[in-house]
Order: sequence, then C-alpha cells, then structure tokens
Amino acid sequence: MKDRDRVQEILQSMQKAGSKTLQVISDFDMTLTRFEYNGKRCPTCHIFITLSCPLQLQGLLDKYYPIEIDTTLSVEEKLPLMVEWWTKAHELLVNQKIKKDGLAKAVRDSDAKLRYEDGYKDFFDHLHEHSIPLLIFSAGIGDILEEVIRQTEVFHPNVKVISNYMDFDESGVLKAFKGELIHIYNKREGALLNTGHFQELRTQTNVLLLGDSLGDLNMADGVQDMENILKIGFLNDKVEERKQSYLDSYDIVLIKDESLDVPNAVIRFLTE
Ligand SMILES: Nc1ccn([C@@H]2O[C@H](COP(=O)(O)O)[C@@H](O)[C@H]2O)c(=O)n1
Repeated sequence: MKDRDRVQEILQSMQKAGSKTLQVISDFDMTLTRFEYNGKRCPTCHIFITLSCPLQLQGLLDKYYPIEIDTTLSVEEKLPLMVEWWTKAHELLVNQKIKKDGLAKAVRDSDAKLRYEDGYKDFFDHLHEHSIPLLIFSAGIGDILEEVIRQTEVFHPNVKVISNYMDFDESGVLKAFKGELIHIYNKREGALLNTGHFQELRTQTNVLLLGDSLGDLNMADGVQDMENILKIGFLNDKVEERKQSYLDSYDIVLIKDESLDVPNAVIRFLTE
C-alpha cells in the first residue's frame, strides 16, 4: 500500500454510504482464477479449451504474454501486438470448429482453478447474499468463464459478464466471435460500449475494483457519478519490475497472493 491513510479514508466513506451503494467490478483470468498451483501456471480462458489446439494456443501465449507484461514497452507499442494475439487465437479457435456442446466437458477436464479453497466461494456467495452486483469484465472468453463459474456453482443472478463471446452456427459449430474484440488494453472502450449496464447501476456509486493488469484499471470507466473507488491489484508475475507501477496505480497491491482473503475482508467490512 502506498498510502494507507487514503485507503482507510476510502473504506470509511464506502462503509458509511452502505452496501446498497456498492458494486464490484472484477477481471477474471489471474484475478478470480489462480496464477499458479503447485508451482505450475494455471490456464487462462483461452487455454482451458486446449483440447482442440493445445500447442498453437500455448505457443501464442508463450510469444505474446511476455509482451503483455513487458515494462519497457508503452501501451501504444503493445496495442497492435495484443490485437494480433487475440485475432490469431480467435482465428485458430474458429478453424478448429469448436463445438458448443463440447465446452462444458472441456472446462470439466481442464485445470481450471478459481482461487479455490482460497475464498472464492465466500466471495461470490457473500456478494450474492448482500445483493451486491458483480461485473466480471474479461478479455478472456465469456462462454468459457461462464462455464467455469457455473460448474463451481457460483454463477448467481447478481453476476453479469462482459467478455468476448463465441458465435455458433445453427449446428453448434463456432463460426466467429461476437461484437467488438476485448483485449487487455481496451477495457475502457468495452466499458463505454456497455453504458446500459452502468446506467442500471447508477445508484451504486461506490466501486470495489479487482484486477491483475494495468489495463484492468479502466474497467470502471463507464460507472456513473462515481463517489469512491477502491482498487485492489494482484501482482502475480515479474514482481520487482512492475511493483512501483502497480503501487502507483492500485490502492492495495497483493503480491503473489493466490487467495481472495483481502477482497473478502474488505467486502465483509463494507457489509458489516
Ligand atoms: N490468446 C490469448 C489471449 C489472452 N490470454 C490471456 O488471457 C488474459 C485475459 O483475460 P482477463 O480475464 O485477464 O481480462 C490475458 O491476461 C492474457 O494473458 C491468453 O491466455 N491467450
């Protein structure tokens, strides 16, 4: 934490306003899912469906992920490369003729891990019990992430997802992706395309934001009349190089923390 007093001030102001004014906006991959498990990197949404084209998708991740987290490149330099990454991955998936009815099995057979024993159920259940809207805003694949949270029985009615969704033909074969591409550095545009959602939540003017990348900081750009925002950032990788920029951007930075203990403690405090 760079400014503990400021965090305390935000928390007090949010608690005073009450949980009816709260909304939570969270990234998915590596924020609600684990980064590592038993020393092994956990899969992202794009990798959950590796059954179809494992080597190519992993190859793309190996090539472009180091660019995503490279601290020597500006966002402007990274942008075309991120679009290239997502475009190639989606083309690959379309060429594989992925079947809609195979997704549930692919997720079941994968190593998909939410922050499992580490409080993810408390997180989803507590928000649901208190009717606090949770927006999962992901540059992953909406169909896959929905399947993950459905299979782990936490896809409650207060959860809304903004993500890249698959478009299937009448025989259930993937033919394209719907709408505008969401990648790691255009979540601002994604937020502004979803003004309807934020309009519905216009009385929820206090925001708890969870992310793992600097691009996630834009997820709340569509929130109307925002009063307070508390930003919690998971710094999972390349810690030393990225620590300062995370401390400058997020109010609380969790370093290599695979649990949801801190977000859960904040939510408990705000709903006391
Ligand atoms: N072909 C791809 C493209 C992206 N990724 C990773 O997914 C993450 C995006 O999802 P969020 O829920 O975090 O928005 C991103 O961090 C990429 O590393 C991938 O694995 N394969």
